[in-house]
Amino acid sequence: MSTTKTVTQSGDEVGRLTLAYDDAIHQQYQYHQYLPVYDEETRFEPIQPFEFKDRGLEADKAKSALLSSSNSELKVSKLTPVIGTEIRGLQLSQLNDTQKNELALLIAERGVVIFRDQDFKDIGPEKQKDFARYFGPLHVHPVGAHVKDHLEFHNIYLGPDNEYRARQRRERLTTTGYHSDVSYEHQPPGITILTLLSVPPTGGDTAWASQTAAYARLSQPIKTLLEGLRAEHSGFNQADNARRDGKHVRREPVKSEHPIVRVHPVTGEKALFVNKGFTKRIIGLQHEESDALLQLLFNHIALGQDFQVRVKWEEGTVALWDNRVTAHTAISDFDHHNPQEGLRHGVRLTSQADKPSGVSGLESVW
Ligand SMILES: O=C(O)CCC(=O)C(=O)O
Ligand SMILES: [Fe+2]
Repeated sequence: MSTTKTVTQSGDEVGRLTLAYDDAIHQQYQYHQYLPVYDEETRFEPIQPFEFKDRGLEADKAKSALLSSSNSELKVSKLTPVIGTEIRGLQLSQLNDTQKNELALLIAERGVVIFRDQDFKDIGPEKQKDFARYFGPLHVHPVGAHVKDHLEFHNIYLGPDNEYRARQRRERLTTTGYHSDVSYEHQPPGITILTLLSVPPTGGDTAWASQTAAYARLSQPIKTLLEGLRAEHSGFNQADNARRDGKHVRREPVKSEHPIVRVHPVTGEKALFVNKGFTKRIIGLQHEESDALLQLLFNHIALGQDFQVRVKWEEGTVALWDNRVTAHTAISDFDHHNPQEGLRHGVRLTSQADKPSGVSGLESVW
């Protein structure tokens, strides 16, 4: 452990930072500057409401700029019929605004888009943030580790010293857990970008489930019931767990009541907007009713392999997903205590999006 002082982009001084890794292991690491840092003092004000216009609304439906046939290198393939598209032969770092608008639409339609062989991790943190910010204001995680001088990066780190995952391994049958990132926020994330900087030789895949397909599979009576209901999403457990682990909570947790069936502002498609990570109860139901319905939905989302995609990371892979219409889980299946099995390390940039809208004008409240 070592500590340092740093200053944010806005010039504010950030408190004492703890580098959450063992220097001896990482001294030679190429992406040393991205290693997880915990800010131990800074406090953030609540997130204020903001106007949001989805970039996908400006896109040409044919996506002829992004998927131009004149690019002979381009290879686009559907990873499954329902969710996930893989793209090779196109650099995210070189997309113009027209292409980015079309990409926003593609991500909304396909749930997750996997770009291979990217130079994205080497263009530097500022350019990566500029790219992500195009889609919406960047979220700063209230409790997670970030990157020194770049609070907007949420650090994903699975090395020998990850005590959180080690505890999960000890206490649970599986570490998989489908969730939609920070869905408790009043304007939760839309397009979200995960770049792995270090990939273990085998294992450490990520899986996504289509919440659009999960909704579509339900029977009409259940759809009709859910369309009229909101559910509470809470950040309080996450904050309590962070405090328990001795971490600093930078922004006080919030709760929101979001429509259970969310309508995507670009595609108009309906998606289930509940997840095991953060959804606590259905408003207006008795406890047992709420528990039973949520359990039904969480099991449905986790078990539906026919609307999920599991992605193997490669050197240079960047995953972009829409947190409004998908749920995802890390798959921590390698022994991260054994340095021979490799280090899994990545950074996530998370753009915030619309206040969720439901069916027939049902809106989020908080
Ligand atoms: O590490 C992963 O595969 C996914 C982690 C995660 O949940 C996220 O980046 O939001
Ligand atoms: Fe996540």
